[in-house]
Amino acid sequence: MTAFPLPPIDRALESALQAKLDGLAKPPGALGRMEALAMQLGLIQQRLDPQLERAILFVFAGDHGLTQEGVSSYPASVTIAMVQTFLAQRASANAFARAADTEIRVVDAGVAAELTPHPALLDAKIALGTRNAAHEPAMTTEQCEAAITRGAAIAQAAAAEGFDVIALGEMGIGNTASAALVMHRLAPAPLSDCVGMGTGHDAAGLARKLATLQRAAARNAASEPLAVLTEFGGFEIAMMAGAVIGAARSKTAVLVDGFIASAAALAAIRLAPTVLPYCIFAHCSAEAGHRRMLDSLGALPLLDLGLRLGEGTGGLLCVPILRAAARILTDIASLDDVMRGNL
Ligand SMILES: O=C(O)c1ccc[n+]([C@@H]2O[C@H](COP(=O)([O-])O)[C@@H](O)[C@H]2O)c1
Ligand SMILES: Cc1cc2nc[nH]c2cc1C
Repeated sequence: MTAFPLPPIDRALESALQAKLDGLAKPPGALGRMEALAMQLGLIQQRLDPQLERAILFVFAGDHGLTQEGVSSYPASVTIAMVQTFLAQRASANAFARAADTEIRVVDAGVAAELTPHPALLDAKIALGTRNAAHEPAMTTEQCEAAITRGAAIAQAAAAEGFDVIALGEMGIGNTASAALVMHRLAPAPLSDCVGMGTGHDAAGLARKLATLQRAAARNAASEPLAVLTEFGGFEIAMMAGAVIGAARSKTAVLVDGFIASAAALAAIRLAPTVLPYCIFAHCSAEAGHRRMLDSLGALPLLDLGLRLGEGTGGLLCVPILRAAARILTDIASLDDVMRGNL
Protein backbone atom coordinates (compact mmCIF):
# COMPACT_ATOMS: atom_id res chain seq x y z
CA MET A 1 0.00 0.00 0.00
CA THR A 2 1.97 2.95 -1.22
CA ALA A 3 -0.41 4.39 -3.80
CA PHE A 4 -3.63 6.21 -3.05
CA PRO A 5 -5.43 6.46 -6.37
CA LEU A 6 -8.19 9.04 -6.38
CA PRO A 7 -9.76 10.39 -9.56
CA PRO A 8 -9.47 14.15 -10.10
CA ILE A 9 -12.39 16.18 -8.81
CA ASP A 10 -15.14 16.47 -11.46
CA ARG A 11 -15.28 20.08 -12.68
CA ALA A 12 -18.24 19.57 -15.03
CA LEU A 13 -20.50 21.62 -12.74
CA GLU A 14 -18.11 24.58 -12.63
CA SER A 15 -19.80 26.69 -15.32
CA ALA A 16 -23.30 26.02 -13.94
CA LEU A 17 -22.12 26.95 -10.44
CA GLN A 18 -20.49 30.14 -11.78
CA ALA A 19 -23.66 31.07 -13.69
CA LYS A 20 -25.74 30.51 -10.56
CA LEU A 21 -23.36 32.61 -8.42
CA ASP A 22 -23.34 35.39 -11.04
CA GLY A 23 -27.14 35.37 -11.30
CA LEU A 24 -27.80 35.95 -7.59
CA ALA A 25 -29.14 39.20 -6.15
CA LYS A 26 -25.74 40.90 -5.86
CA PRO A 27 -23.14 42.20 -8.28
CA PRO A 28 -21.07 39.29 -9.66
CA GLY A 29 -18.09 38.62 -7.39
CA ALA A 30 -19.33 41.02 -4.70
CA LEU A 31 -19.05 38.30 -2.03
CA GLY A 32 -15.35 38.00 -2.80
CA ARG A 33 -13.62 34.85 -1.63
CA MET A 34 -16.89 33.58 -0.14
CA GLU A 35 -17.98 32.91 -3.72
CA ALA A 36 -14.84 30.88 -4.42
CA LEU A 37 -15.58 28.92 -1.27
CA ALA A 38 -19.18 28.31 -2.38
CA MET A 39 -17.84 27.10 -5.74
CA GLN A 40 -15.37 24.78 -3.96
CA LEU A 41 -18.14 23.30 -1.79
CA GLY A 42 -20.36 22.82 -4.86
CA LEU A 43 -17.58 20.98 -6.69
CA ILE A 44 -16.67 18.87 -3.64
CA GLN A 45 -20.29 17.78 -3.14
CA GLN A 46 -21.13 17.79 -6.88
CA ARG A 47 -24.23 19.88 -6.19
CA LEU A 48 -25.55 23.29 -7.19
CA ASP A 49 -26.99 23.47 -3.67
CA PRO A 50 -24.22 22.25 -1.35
CA GLN A 51 -25.15 21.54 2.23
CA LEU A 52 -22.90 22.48 5.09
CA GLU A 53 -24.49 22.19 8.48
CA ARG A 54 -23.04 19.24 10.37
CA ALA A 55 -19.40 19.72 11.31
CA ILE A 56 -17.08 17.47 13.31
CA LEU A 57 -13.60 18.08 14.66
CA PHE A 58 -11.24 15.18 15.22
CA VAL A 59 -8.38 16.04 17.55
CA PHE A 60 -5.62 13.54 16.73
CA ALA A 61 -3.25 13.10 19.66
CA GLY A 62 0.19 11.56 19.67
CA ASP A 63 3.50 11.67 21.51
CA HIS A 64 6.92 12.18 20.00
CA GLY A 65 10.24 10.50 20.82
CA LEU A 66 11.92 13.69 19.59
CA THR A 67 10.87 15.38 22.84
CA GLN A 68 13.78 13.51 24.48
CA GLU A 69 16.02 16.02 22.66
CA GLY A 70 14.36 19.04 24.26
CA VAL A 71 12.68 20.26 21.05
CA SER A 72 9.63 21.57 22.95
CA SER A 73 9.46 24.14 25.69
CA TYR A 74 6.83 22.00 27.48
CA PRO A 75 7.12 18.49 28.93
CA ALA A 76 5.68 15.58 26.91
CA SER A 77 3.23 14.91 29.76
CA VAL A 78 1.17 17.91 28.55
CA THR A 79 -0.13 15.77 25.66
CA ILE A 80 -2.06 13.37 27.89
CA ALA A 81 -3.08 16.18 30.25
CA MET A 82 -4.62 18.06 27.32
CA VAL A 83 -6.35 14.89 26.07
CA GLN A 84 -8.05 14.70 29.47
CA THR A 85 -8.91 18.39 29.16
CA PHE A 86 -10.61 17.88 25.75
CA LEU A 87 -12.61 15.02 27.25
CA ALA A 88 -13.59 17.24 30.19
CA GLN A 89 -14.78 19.83 27.60
CA ARG A 90 -12.44 22.47 29.03
CA ALA A 91 -9.86 23.14 26.31
CA SER A 92 -9.77 26.05 23.85
CA ALA A 93 -11.04 23.71 21.14
CA ASN A 94 -14.10 22.84 23.27
CA ALA A 95 -14.88 26.52 23.78
CA PHE A 96 -14.62 27.27 20.06
CA ALA A 97 -16.53 24.08 19.16
CA ARG A 98 -19.45 25.17 21.31
CA ALA A 99 -19.40 28.57 19.62
CA ALA A 100 -19.36 26.82 16.22
CA ASP A 101 -21.94 24.14 17.08
CA THR A 102 -19.43 21.43 16.21
CA GLU A 103 -18.91 18.00 17.76
CA ILE A 104 -15.42 17.03 18.94
CA ARG A 105 -13.96 13.55 19.07
CA VAL A 106 -10.47 12.90 20.35
CA VAL A 107 -8.44 10.26 18.52
CA ASP A 108 -5.66 8.48 20.41
CA ALA A 109 -3.30 8.02 17.47
CA GLY A 110 -0.33 7.28 19.70
CA VAL A 111 -0.32 8.86 23.13
CA ALA A 112 2.42 7.45 25.37
CA ALA A 113 0.03 6.06 27.99
CA GLU A 114 -2.96 3.75 28.10
CA LEU A 115 -6.06 5.94 28.27
CA THR A 116 -9.28 5.23 30.14
CA PRO A 117 -12.14 4.64 27.68
CA HIS A 118 -14.47 7.62 27.16
CA PRO A 119 -17.44 8.09 24.80
CA ALA A 120 -15.67 10.95 22.97
CA LEU A 121 -12.32 9.09 22.73
CA LEU A 122 -11.52 6.91 19.76
CA ASP A 123 -8.83 4.32 20.42
CA ALA A 124 -6.68 4.24 17.27
CA LYS A 125 -3.39 3.88 19.10
CA ILE A 126 -0.57 2.75 16.81
CA ALA A 127 2.04 2.68 19.60
CA LEU A 128 2.93 4.45 22.83
CA GLY A 129 4.54 7.43 21.08
CA THR A 130 7.01 7.52 18.20
CA ARG A 131 10.67 6.70 18.48
CA ASN A 132 13.27 9.44 18.66
CA ALA A 133 13.68 10.60 15.04
CA ALA A 134 17.00 12.24 15.91
CA HIS A 135 18.45 8.73 16.20
CA GLU A 136 16.18 6.31 14.33
CA PRO A 137 13.03 6.18 12.18
CA ALA A 138 10.06 7.60 14.09
CA MET A 139 8.00 4.56 13.14
CA THR A 140 8.01 1.46 10.98
CA THR A 141 6.57 1.47 7.47
CA GLU A 142 3.80 -0.84 8.74
CA GLN A 143 2.93 1.60 11.52
CA CYS A 144 2.89 4.49 9.07
CA GLU A 145 0.60 2.64 6.67
CA ALA A 146 -1.65 1.58 9.55
CA ALA A 147 -1.94 5.19 10.72
CA ILE A 148 -2.82 6.45 7.23
CA THR A 149 -5.36 3.65 6.71
CA ARG A 150 -6.95 4.28 10.11
CA GLY A 151 -7.16 8.03 9.47
CA ALA A 152 -8.86 7.42 6.12
CA ALA A 153 -11.34 5.04 7.74
CA ILE A 154 -12.15 7.59 10.48
CA ALA A 155 -12.92 10.29 7.91
CA GLN A 156 -14.93 7.96 5.68
CA ALA A 157 -17.00 6.80 8.68
CA ALA A 158 -17.69 10.43 9.65
CA ALA A 159 -18.83 11.21 6.11
CA ALA A 160 -21.08 8.13 6.16
CA GLU A 161 -22.50 9.35 9.49
CA GLY A 162 -23.65 12.49 7.70
CA PHE A 163 -21.05 15.09 8.63
CA ASP A 164 -20.70 17.72 5.90
CA VAL A 165 -17.23 18.87 6.89
CA ILE A 166 -14.40 17.19 8.73
CA ALA A 167 -12.08 19.50 10.66
CA LEU A 168 -8.61 18.28 11.59
CA GLY A 169 -6.99 19.23 14.87
CA GLU A 170 -4.07 17.80 16.79
CA MET A 171 -2.37 17.64 20.14
CA GLY A 172 1.18 16.43 20.55
CA ILE A 173 4.05 18.00 22.41
CA GLY A 174 7.01 18.06 20.00
CA ASN A 175 4.92 17.87 16.86
CA THR A 176 6.06 21.22 15.41
CA ALA A 177 9.53 19.61 15.21
CA SER A 178 8.15 16.58 13.39
CA ALA A 179 6.01 18.78 11.10
CA ALA A 180 9.05 20.96 10.31
CA LEU A 181 10.98 17.88 9.10
CA VAL A 182 7.99 16.77 7.01
CA MET A 183 7.75 20.24 5.46
CA HIS A 184 11.51 20.39 4.85
CA ARG A 185 11.37 17.23 2.74
CA LEU A 186 7.96 17.55 1.12
CA ALA A 187 7.47 21.28 0.44
CA PRO A 188 10.48 21.12 0.05
CA ALA A 189 12.17 24.01 1.84
CA PRO A 190 15.41 24.67 3.74
CA LEU A 191 15.08 23.34 7.29
CA SER A 192 15.75 26.78 8.78
CA ASP A 193 12.59 28.06 7.02
CA CYS A 194 10.53 25.24 8.52
CA VAL A 195 11.53 25.48 12.17
CA GLY A 196 9.64 27.82 14.48
CA MET A 197 8.95 28.56 18.12
CA GLY A 198 6.24 25.92 18.58
CA THR A 199 4.68 26.26 22.02
CA GLY A 200 7.21 29.03 22.75
CA HIS A 201 11.00 29.07 22.58
CA ASP A 202 13.51 31.80 23.26
CA ALA A 203 16.34 32.32 20.74
CA ALA A 204 18.55 29.72 22.43
CA GLY A 205 15.74 27.16 22.48
CA LEU A 206 15.01 27.76 18.81
CA ALA A 207 18.71 27.31 17.92
CA ARG A 208 18.79 24.04 19.88
CA LYS A 209 15.65 22.82 18.10
CA LEU A 210 17.14 23.65 14.68
CA ALA A 211 20.43 21.89 15.54
CA THR A 212 18.53 18.77 16.70
CA LEU A 213 16.44 18.72 13.53
CA GLN A 214 19.55 19.16 11.39
CA ARG A 215 20.97 16.05 13.04
CA ALA A 216 17.71 14.17 12.44
CA ALA A 217 17.60 15.29 8.80
CA ALA A 218 21.24 14.27 8.26
CA ARG A 219 20.37 10.73 9.39
CA ASN A 220 18.16 9.96 6.38
CA ALA A 221 17.64 11.48 2.92
CA ALA A 222 14.03 10.38 2.47
CA SER A 223 12.00 12.49 0.07
CA GLU A 224 9.08 10.19 -0.85
CA PRO A 225 6.01 11.05 1.25
CA LEU A 226 5.55 7.62 2.85
CA ALA A 227 9.26 7.40 3.71
CA VAL A 228 9.28 10.96 5.06
CA LEU A 229 6.30 10.23 7.33
CA THR A 230 7.95 7.00 8.49
CA GLU A 231 11.28 8.66 9.27
CA PHE A 232 10.10 11.95 10.72
CA GLY A 233 6.33 11.93 11.16
CA GLY A 234 4.11 11.48 14.15
CA PHE A 235 1.23 9.06 14.48
CA GLU A 236 -1.22 11.97 14.65
CA ILE A 237 0.35 13.53 11.54
CA ALA A 238 0.20 10.30 9.50
CA MET A 239 -3.38 9.70 10.69
CA MET A 240 -4.45 13.23 9.71
CA ALA A 241 -2.86 12.64 6.28
CA GLY A 242 -5.02 9.54 6.00
CA ALA A 243 -8.08 11.52 7.10
CA VAL A 244 -7.52 14.00 4.25
CA ILE A 245 -7.45 11.09 1.79
CA GLY A 246 -10.55 9.51 3.37
CA ALA A 247 -12.49 12.79 3.24
CA ALA A 248 -11.61 13.25 -0.43
CA ARG A 249 -12.68 9.67 -1.19
CA SER A 250 -16.02 10.51 0.47
CA LYS A 251 -16.36 13.79 -1.47
CA THR A 252 -16.36 15.64 1.83
CA ALA A 253 -14.72 18.97 2.61
CA VAL A 254 -11.80 18.81 5.01
CA LEU A 255 -10.89 21.83 7.12
CA VAL A 256 -7.15 22.04 7.74
CA ASP A 257 -5.97 23.85 10.86
CA GLY A 258 -2.46 25.20 11.55
CA PHE A 259 1.16 24.24 10.93
CA ILE A 260 0.95 20.58 11.96
CA ALA A 261 -2.39 19.80 10.31
CA SER A 262 -1.10 21.52 7.17
CA ALA A 263 2.04 19.36 7.21
CA ALA A 264 -0.28 16.34 7.29
CA ALA A 265 -2.30 17.76 4.39
CA LEU A 266 0.98 18.39 2.53
CA ALA A 267 1.91 14.72 3.00
CA ALA A 268 -1.56 13.63 1.82
CA ILE A 269 -1.27 15.88 -1.25
CA ARG A 270 2.16 14.45 -2.07
CA LEU A 271 0.73 10.91 -1.67
CA ALA A 272 -2.38 11.74 -3.72
CA PRO A 273 -2.28 15.15 -5.45
CA THR A 274 -5.99 14.95 -6.37
CA VAL A 275 -7.01 15.46 -2.70
CA LEU A 276 -5.99 19.14 -2.85
CA PRO A 277 -9.36 20.56 -4.02
CA TYR A 278 -11.09 18.92 -1.02
CA CYS A 279 -8.86 20.87 1.41
CA ILE A 280 -9.91 24.19 2.89
CA PHE A 281 -7.01 25.86 4.66
CA ALA A 282 -8.46 27.60 7.70
CA HIS A 283 -5.77 30.01 8.76
CA CYS A 284 -2.14 31.03 8.66
CA SER A 285 -0.51 30.15 11.94
CA ALA A 286 2.09 32.35 13.65
CA GLU A 287 4.42 29.32 13.46
CA ALA A 288 7.31 30.55 11.30
CA GLY A 289 7.12 28.05 8.44
CA HIS A 290 3.37 28.00 7.92
CA ARG A 291 3.11 30.81 5.34
CA ARG A 292 5.79 29.21 3.18
CA MET A 293 4.18 25.79 3.52
CA LEU A 294 0.83 27.19 2.37
CA ASP A 295 2.56 29.01 -0.49
CA SER A 296 4.19 25.75 -1.60
CA LEU A 297 0.66 24.32 -1.97
CA GLY A 298 -0.73 27.45 -3.64
CA ALA A 299 -3.15 27.58 -0.68
CA LEU A 300 -4.79 30.80 0.45
CA PRO A 301 -5.88 30.48 4.10
CA LEU A 302 -9.19 32.03 5.14
CA LEU A 303 -8.00 33.72 8.34
CA ASP A 304 -4.82 35.25 9.73
CA LEU A 305 -5.39 35.81 13.43
CA GLY A 306 -1.95 35.07 14.83
CA LEU A 307 -3.12 31.74 16.28
CA ARG A 308 -0.46 29.16 17.16
CA LEU A 309 -2.32 26.73 19.36
CA GLY A 310 -3.42 23.86 17.15
CA GLU A 311 -6.22 21.63 18.53
CA GLY A 312 -8.28 22.58 15.46
CA THR A 313 -9.03 26.04 16.88
CA GLY A 314 -8.48 27.82 13.56
CA GLY A 315 -10.65 25.33 11.70
CA LEU A 316 -13.47 25.76 14.20
CA LEU A 317 -13.48 29.51 13.63
CA CYS A 318 -14.05 28.81 9.93
CA VAL A 319 -17.07 26.52 10.36
CA PRO A 320 -19.58 29.45 10.35
CA ILE A 321 -17.77 30.87 7.30
CA LEU A 322 -18.26 27.56 5.48
CA ARG A 323 -21.92 27.39 6.51
CA ALA A 324 -22.45 30.90 5.16
CA ALA A 325 -20.65 30.03 1.91
CA ALA A 326 -22.96 27.07 1.28
CA ARG A 327 -25.98 29.27 1.99
CA ILE A 328 -24.94 31.63 -0.82
CA LEU A 329 -26.01 28.86 -3.21
CA THR A 330 -29.13 27.78 -1.34
CA ASP A 331 -30.66 30.90 0.21
CA ILE A 332 -30.03 33.94 -1.98
CA ALA A 333 -32.68 34.95 -4.52
CA SER A 334 -31.73 35.35 -8.17
CA LEU A 335 -31.45 38.92 -9.45
CA ASP A 336 -34.08 38.00 -12.07
CA ASP A 337 -36.60 37.09 -9.36
CA VAL A 338 -35.77 40.25 -7.42
CA MET A 339 -36.29 42.51 -10.46
CA ARG A 340 -39.58 40.77 -11.26
CA GLY A 341 -40.73 41.11 -7.66
CA ASN A 342 -40.88 37.34 -7.62
CA LEU A 343 -39.97 36.80 -3.96
O1 LIG B 1 -1.26 24.70 14.83
C1 LIG B 1 -0.23 25.36 14.91
O2 LIG B 1 0.12 26.12 14.01
C2 LIG B 1 0.63 25.20 16.16
C3 LIG B 1 1.77 25.98 16.31
C4 LIG B 1 2.51 25.83 17.46
C5 LIG B 1 2.15 24.89 18.44
N1 LIG B 1 1.04 24.12 18.25
C6 LIG B 1 0.65 23.13 19.29
O3 LIG B 1 1.68 23.01 20.26
C7 LIG B 1 2.15 21.69 20.36
C8 LIG B 1 3.44 21.53 19.62
O4 LIG B 1 4.39 22.50 20.00
P1 LIG B 1 5.87 22.01 20.36
O5 LIG B 1 6.62 23.25 20.69
O6 LIG B 1 5.71 21.09 21.54
O7 LIG B 1 6.39 21.31 19.15
C9 LIG B 1 1.09 20.82 19.73
O8 LIG B 1 0.23 20.32 20.73
C10 LIG B 1 0.37 21.74 18.76
O9 LIG B 1 -1.02 21.48 18.80
C11 LIG B 1 0.28 24.28 17.14
C1 LIG C 1 -1.11 23.96 27.48
C2 LIG C 1 -0.97 23.54 26.06
C3 LIG C 1 -2.14 23.35 25.28
C4 LIG C 1 -2.02 22.95 23.94
N1 LIG C 1 -2.90 22.69 22.98
C5 LIG C 1 -2.27 22.35 21.88
N2 LIG C 1 -0.97 22.38 22.11
C6 LIG C 1 -0.76 22.75 23.38
C7 LIG C 1 0.40 22.94 24.12
C8 LIG C 1 0.29 23.34 25.47
C9 LIG C 1 1.54 23.56 26.25
